[in-house]
Amino acid sequence: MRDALTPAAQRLVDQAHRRAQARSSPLTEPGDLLAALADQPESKAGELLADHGLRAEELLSALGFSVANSDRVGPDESVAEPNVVPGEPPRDAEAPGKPTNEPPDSLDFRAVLNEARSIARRWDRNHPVSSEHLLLALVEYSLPLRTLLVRAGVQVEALVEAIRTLIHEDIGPIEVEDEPFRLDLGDAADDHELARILDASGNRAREALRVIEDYVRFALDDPMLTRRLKDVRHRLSQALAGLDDQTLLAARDTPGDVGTHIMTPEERLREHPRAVLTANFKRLGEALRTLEEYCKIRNVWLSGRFEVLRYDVYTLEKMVATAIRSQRGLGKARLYLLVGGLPTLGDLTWVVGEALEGGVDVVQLREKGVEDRVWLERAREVRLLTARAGATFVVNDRCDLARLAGADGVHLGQTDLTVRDARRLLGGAPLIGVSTHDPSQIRRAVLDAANYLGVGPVFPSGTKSFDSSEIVGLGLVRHAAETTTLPWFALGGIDESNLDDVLEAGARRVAVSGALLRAGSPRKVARSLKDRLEQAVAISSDEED
Ligand SMILES: Cc1ncc(COP(=O)(O)OP(=O)(O)O)c(N)n1
Ligand SMILES: Cc1ncsc1CCOP(=O)(O)O
Ligand SMILES: [Mg+2]
Repeated sequence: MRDALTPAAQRLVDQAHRRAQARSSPLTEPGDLLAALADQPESKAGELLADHGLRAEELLSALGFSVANSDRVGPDESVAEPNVVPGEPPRDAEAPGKPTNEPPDSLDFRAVLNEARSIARRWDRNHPVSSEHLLLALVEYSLPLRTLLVRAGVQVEALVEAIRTLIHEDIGPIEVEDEPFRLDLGDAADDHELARILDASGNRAREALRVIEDYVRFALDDPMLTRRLKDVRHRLSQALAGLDDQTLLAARDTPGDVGTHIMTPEERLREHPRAVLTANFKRLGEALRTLEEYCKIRNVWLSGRFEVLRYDVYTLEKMVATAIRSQRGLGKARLYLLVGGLPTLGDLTWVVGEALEGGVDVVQLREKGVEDRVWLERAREVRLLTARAGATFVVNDRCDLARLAGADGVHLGQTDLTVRDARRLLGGAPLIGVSTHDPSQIRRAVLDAANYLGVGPVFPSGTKSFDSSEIVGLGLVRHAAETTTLPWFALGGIDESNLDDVLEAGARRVAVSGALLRAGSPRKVARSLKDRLEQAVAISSDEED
């Protein structure tokens, strides 16, 4: 796929490659891009960084570069960037002029570009990636870089908010090509009909969206989904601004609308808030479809904006449905055990039995390097034990074995099968958990409709070794607590000695391995961890009341 970048964004990417080359790195890393951004105060993103307190020299030196500007390699290019100008041909990443012999992109660097692309395209499928998109993607993708920014004086939360606002503004009022979209009510009966249809469906879409927002905000209480819905509302208003509201109002004739008093029995009856939610997602999709279809008569471009919104709403519907289902399915689960690598089946049976007696809610079988048949035998054993205890059973990595053993779900890491492919194999019902190591992976997993998340490694682990740079610390725990209500389990090196820190950072579910497998009495340790988790839940719900 060829990347569409604004010229300024392209220059920043080129600059990042040159920086990587200058430090003789085999790969271009996200830090090279951040250095390029920090060193370009005249770019829009550079300006934002400066406005939010960046001490550029400090950041550059933390990134391994010397003084500001002195590390620029190649011609001193200005990246002064007008906001993305609609109609300006975006420069292609593979266009001639790209520096040669540059270090190839690391996986992380590529992930940042992908993230920037998906942020840019949320608004419009053809929107090019600008420097602000790159900066937002960097901050959201990489917790270590976010931390470096904080250390270099940047108020990151405010910066993110400012970029988001700017991106919204950047879209600007709907500009209709050629003639503005005005419906002449003078003589054309067709236009009058069209105005009534568009007016009614615009109102229907707005109302349905508000009903959905209220559920997500007050019943689900999910900040990330609430923000996405707010984005949709904002874009819907902008798209509707492309219709001349004076004309629509003039065409409105509510008392004369033959549909006003017609209500089907289903419309009268709503058994519970979820039924209201489902009905309104349906209503919103239908209203957007109507807007899309009827706008085609006059303005295909405007129609396309409603089409993009409709697809986004379908995705959101799935995300909201998954969040509800997951909250219900794993709602009460607090303590999660990862078990594997034990010498015998007998050891496995004993540890899992003890852990379940101590109150473990979820058991994951995590074997590495055992033969498939042995793995399956162990999985079937854990299935039996968990079924008897009424606990949830998850298989790590392997969808095939999860299915054969009749597990409740599978757990996937960032390099395992994707949620989408796992769903193809397992169908809609099984739980799918995803490991996340930074804010953008959390967001991606929610978007992919994962059922729960693993968030970590919070501390160094005795079960799996990590480089110190991979330890996410309590920062990511706080971030998860602030952004999602999808069930998530903090993990990595958690035990009785540090549980309070993890709880204080906002976790209410933890996954442990060594703390139980290495305990003399897994049952007692599990009981103590579980009691403390439940106590924390009780205290925080008292505080909310
Ligand atoms: C609950 C939970 N969270 C994270 C992981 C780690 O998964 P992954 O990154 O795929 O690493 P491996 O466990 O496969 O080594 C997990 N297993 N469970
Ligand atoms: C598999 C894995 N992934 C992140 S931390 C971890 C191991 C958790 O085990 P422990 O609780 O012993 O650190
Ligand atoms: Mg894995």
